[in-house]
Amino acid sequence: QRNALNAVDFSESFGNTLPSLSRPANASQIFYSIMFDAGSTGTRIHVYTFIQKDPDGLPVLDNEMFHSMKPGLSAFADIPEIAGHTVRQLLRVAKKTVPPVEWKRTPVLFRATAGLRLLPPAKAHALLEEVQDVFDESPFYVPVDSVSIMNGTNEGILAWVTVNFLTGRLHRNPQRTVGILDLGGGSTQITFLPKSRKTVESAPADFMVRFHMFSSSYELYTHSYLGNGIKAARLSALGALGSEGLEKKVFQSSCLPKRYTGEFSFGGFSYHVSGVTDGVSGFRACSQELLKVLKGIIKQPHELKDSSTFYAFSYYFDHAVEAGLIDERRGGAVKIRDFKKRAKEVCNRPSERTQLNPFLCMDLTYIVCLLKDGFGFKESTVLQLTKKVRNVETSWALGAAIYHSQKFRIH
Ligand SMILES: O=c1ccn([C@@H]2O[C@H](COP(=O)(O)OP(=O)(O)O)[C@@H](O)[C@H]2O)c(=O)[nH]1
Repeated sequence: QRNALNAVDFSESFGNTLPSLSRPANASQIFYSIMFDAGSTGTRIHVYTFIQKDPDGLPVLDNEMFHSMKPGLSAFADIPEIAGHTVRQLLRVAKKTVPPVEWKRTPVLFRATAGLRLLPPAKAHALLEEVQDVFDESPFYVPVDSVSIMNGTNEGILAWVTVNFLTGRLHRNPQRTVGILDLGGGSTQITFLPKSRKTVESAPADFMVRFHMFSSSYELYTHSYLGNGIKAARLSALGALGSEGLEKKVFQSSCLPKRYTGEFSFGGFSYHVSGVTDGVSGFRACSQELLKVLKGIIKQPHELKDSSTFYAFSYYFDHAVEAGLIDERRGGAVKIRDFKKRAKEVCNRPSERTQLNPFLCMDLTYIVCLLKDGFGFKESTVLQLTKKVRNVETSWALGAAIYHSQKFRIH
């Protein structure tokens, strides 16, 4: 049975009312866009400089200024003023980058992801209001619905737009586009353009979206799994999910070194954690623990068993660097088998690496289980691990700015 396709409504994310801009012809080519990414582990600002050569075509990205602050805003759920302070600090980057004469027509947007999705709605709302106040006081253009929580579908699609834009694939044959794998702290996204009819037909209805951009239409498979980001998975594995960092309780996992005791903080709570002193540890025990976390949650798209190209970033990248699989500056191609081999080494033979990061065994094993047993990739699948493409951060933020620029037309 054929799925009904969902058309993505980006007005939820970007608002509809935009000022009509009238600008002198020769000055009409450069425009700026400010995008805040409020993730569960940090808040980031991206200030993009675009050049619009062809009024109906894709803008050219000239420059990105990027800055980030930790922890994520959900850590301030009970003190929203600090969230406002964080955003105010980051806005300084925008003031330094965008020429004052452009401030009034440069849009400033804020999108929150898993961190705020996981908060009780009233607490998330209070944080958003605080950010809205800071924006309203700012000299920039604040569109309607400038501050909001983005839904997971848009998060996945916009990261796909970013990677395909940066690698020059957006204006070519859609069949040549690449898929993306994004692993955040709270959620994880998979997005790709299916090549096989079977993938489309067997996908859950809300995983298939039709999406229009720059006079092309794309039919994408996308989903964001909330609670399956790498930090949230740590909590599940430890059995600490839903608890608020109880004072005395120690949460244990066979993925941690046997004699390790320490603390783990996420989403504004701290947890006492330890290895299982008199129990089993190592890759086998750890993967069994993590498979329970994934069981029955992750859907397997039909065509992943064939070879297709996927770019993986965020925590996939960070942990591959930490594990010594890739060079931080260059990134590189890594097979899922390589992740598995290194996970086994780290888990079964504790070394200096595990002393530096006691969670490395858990994190690498989670990546292997998520990719192989979760999504159903083959061990021979090669992932392109990237942090930046052409010196620009790989994240949904650029896709969001590009999408928005379509509405923010310069006449
Ligand atoms: O422009 C960006 C945005 C995010 N990240 C990385 O993405 C991961 C963060 O995920 P986040 O906290 O946003 O997760 P979420 O809350 O969306 O699950 C971390 O590895 C960040 O370093 C990055 O490298 N550049």
